[in-house]
Amino acid sequence: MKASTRKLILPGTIVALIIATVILAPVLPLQDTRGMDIPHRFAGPSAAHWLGQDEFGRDVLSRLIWGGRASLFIAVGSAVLAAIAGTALGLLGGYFRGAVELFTVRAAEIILCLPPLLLALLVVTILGAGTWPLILALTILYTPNYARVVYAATQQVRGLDFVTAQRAMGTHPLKILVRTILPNVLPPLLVQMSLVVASAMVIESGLSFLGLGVVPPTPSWGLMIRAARGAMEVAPLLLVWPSLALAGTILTFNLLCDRLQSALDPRAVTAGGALWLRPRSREAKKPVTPVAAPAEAPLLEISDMSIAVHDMELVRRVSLTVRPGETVALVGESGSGKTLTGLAMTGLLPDTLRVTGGSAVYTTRDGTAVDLAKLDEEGIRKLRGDEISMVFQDAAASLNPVLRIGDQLGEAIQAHHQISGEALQKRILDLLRHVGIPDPERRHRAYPHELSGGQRQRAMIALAVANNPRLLIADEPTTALDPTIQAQILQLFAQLKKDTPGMGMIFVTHDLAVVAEIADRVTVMYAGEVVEEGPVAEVFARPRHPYTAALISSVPESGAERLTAIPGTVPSPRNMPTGCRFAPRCGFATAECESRSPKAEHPAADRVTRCFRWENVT
Ligand SMILES: Nc1ncnc2c1ncn2[C@@H]1O[C@H](COP(=O)(O)OP(=O)(O)OP(=O)(O)O)[C@@H](O)[C@H]1O
Repeated sequence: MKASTRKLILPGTIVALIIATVILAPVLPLQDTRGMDIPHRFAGPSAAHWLGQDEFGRDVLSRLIWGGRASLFIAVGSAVLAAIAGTALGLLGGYFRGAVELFTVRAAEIILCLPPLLLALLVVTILGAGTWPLILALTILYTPNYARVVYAATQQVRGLDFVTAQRAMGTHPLKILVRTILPNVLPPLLVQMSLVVASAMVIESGLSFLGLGVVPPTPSWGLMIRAARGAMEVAPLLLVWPSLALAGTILTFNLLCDRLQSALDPRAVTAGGALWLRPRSREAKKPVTPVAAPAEAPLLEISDMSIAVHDMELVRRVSLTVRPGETVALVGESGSGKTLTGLAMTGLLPDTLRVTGGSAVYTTRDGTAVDLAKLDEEGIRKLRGDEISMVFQDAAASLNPVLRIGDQLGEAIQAHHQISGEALQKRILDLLRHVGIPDPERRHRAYPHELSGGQRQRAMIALAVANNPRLLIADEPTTALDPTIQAQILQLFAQLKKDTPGMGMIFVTHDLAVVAEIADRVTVMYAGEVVEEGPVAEVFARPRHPYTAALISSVPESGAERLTAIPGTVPSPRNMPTGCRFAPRCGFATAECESRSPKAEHPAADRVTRCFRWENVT
């Protein structure tokens, strides 16, 4: 069972129990909710009356259950009706825009101008107190909330390529709305639902409390709170039961909808919800006791590290070593696991992903060895941005759009060093100058959108090197740039390497020309595995894995006689071949390759290949 589905069990069971109890109220052996017993008014809990008796001697437990039936019926009923109406309005307004938007979403928004309780009071006063007028009032009240959420989500989804593609294919708008857009707007809808149920229960209780909701003697939680308030000093417990029931039910509904959202949204990277409700995977890890690293220890030694999402392995038994001052290029086609390997080193893997095996031993500045795969959140946070830094591909998305570049740099430095005022300002300007941003005295006040693509990437590199990291992980830092800027950024990396002799670098790329220019060693990944490793010059001159050889001959500048494309595609993690993962695309593959997974072989002292037939590869 998926982890996100498992998390539904607890809140789902509690909500199911609550609903079953209130639905089964007529058949449960409950006492009469109206049966008075004046001599025993305000009596405490007893064997006959588990939660005691109220101001008329009526049984509190049965009134609580019947009261819940009324409250939940009103809250859930109005939430569902409002969801149907609001979703329809939001979908139509968001998809068709123009006049349709005016008569749907905008018209519904007029309701938002009125204070909610006053509006509910108005409807109830016109229609009279009772369950159905209350449901109608709450439905009118909450419809615009849904309409706005669905409208915003529809607008967002409407502009995405897959919707445009469907429109281009001539699909009927109604079909696009129901089949494509609705499932995509469902997660925010569910969150809204949980908020509305909670809010409707509070308003229902409030109106019943004011005598405008459920009509006595029918019990409701609002009425019970109102009655108990008068007798608070004599029987405080009478106030506790309905309040507890109200708070508990609202919280459980919120939790269920929150988790339902995570389970339904395949894009959800976190379990969502308030921080205290989230799984605390990393936080739950025990702090790692640092041990002294052996002399001559590499900066980073990843051994047999695997990464999985639920029970599907995405990265399998990856090993990689970075020595001080060395640049290791991580290459491979899209989806080979390069980014995940880099993210695991900074503890930035999406919450649904886990390092499931192996180790990544990093030697810190003070000579201790820590396993990054086992470090708790606090431990990794101390290293991140200080000892280990990351440069991402898309600087525009990775820089904070509402903070000036200089302020972002200041924050990055202050996260690890106590420095402020002029000293900080000087450091910021030096950094900007160092990464080649012209006129830093003026440019440090610029927002990211005011910089060119190349300058933004330079600013991002400045952020990464702000605290002189010892390990820099660059994830395709030049892919989004045009070729001239790419060359400049590569030069900047080469310069940084020269200026910081001990700094190790992992350079993720799929461009072999970049590898030749920047790296000392290269690690080739394919379908989540390392297939070849060695010094760049040697690997390029004599690849020992058919995949590396194929990659090299698919590069125009490689000097290959003929440019060849690698046939086929990378297998999906769900459908990995049983033997060698490259076998289905490999011209050297034999029956053995298809049945057995090759082990790491060492064609030379510092070379590794995962191929049975490496001797035949030229
Ligand atoms: N959050 C996630 N949930 C599930 N699978 C994921 C997640 N992130 C990545 N993957 C899968 O893990 C595999 C490796 O992804 P990764 O991003 O590391 O590849 P990559 O080599 O960096 O590719 P690219 O060059 O396109 O960035 C891919 O099959 C990808 O679909």
